[in-house]
Amino acid sequence: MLRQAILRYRHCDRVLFTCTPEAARRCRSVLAARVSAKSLMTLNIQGPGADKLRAEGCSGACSRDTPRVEPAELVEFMKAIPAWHLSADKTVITRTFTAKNFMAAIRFFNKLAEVAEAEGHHPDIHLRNFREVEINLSTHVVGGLTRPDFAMAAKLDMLEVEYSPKWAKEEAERLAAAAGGVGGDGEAMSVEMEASAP
Ligand SMILES: C[C@H](O)[C@H](O)[C@H]1CNC2=NC(N)=NC(=O)C2=N1
Repeated sequence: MLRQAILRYRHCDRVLFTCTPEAARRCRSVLAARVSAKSLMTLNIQGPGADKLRAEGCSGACSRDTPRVEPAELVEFMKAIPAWHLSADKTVITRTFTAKNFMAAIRFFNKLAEVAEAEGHHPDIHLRNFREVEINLSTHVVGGLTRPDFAMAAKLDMLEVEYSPKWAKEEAERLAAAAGGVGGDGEAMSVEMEASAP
């Protein structure tokens, strides 16, 4: 299955290159060279199926009879949101990142709040050491994960974030490696890059 990791570095919305897994491994050094520590980057990461989850939305989701996601579905849904991690007890999904600074984190939280309020589905949000962001999603009324949690995660992954450039560079390399690993059997893999102006 074609696995797509889409890393967006905003720079005139230009795709710098797409590559095969083999080329991805070779081009990582090119990527590292292109991404100077000083450049301000936004990183939107979407896996296969993220669009479909996002289109579903969360409206009217949080009621006692909202079904929990089945284990087989969990595997598929997690592929759609590669920046998120599933808790050991499979009741929560979590995303963490380092923002550029305190106000960048607060600007992200304000964008998140608009989406959550509009959808009527609310993540737990944490900010530590003034710029380390943690977002947890679970459907409290059922005490576990439902489709709206994944829809919300896919929606939040579309929000532009002013990341710590160091953190974003490391995350981009981690994801390119992970995507390259999955596509390692020669499957075509598309990694879209748009470099961001400082
Ligand atoms: C009445 C209101 O829609 C419910 O309390 C919603 C609000 N937002 C929610 N958000 C989350 N994550 N889980 C819920 O169970 C939930 N319930």
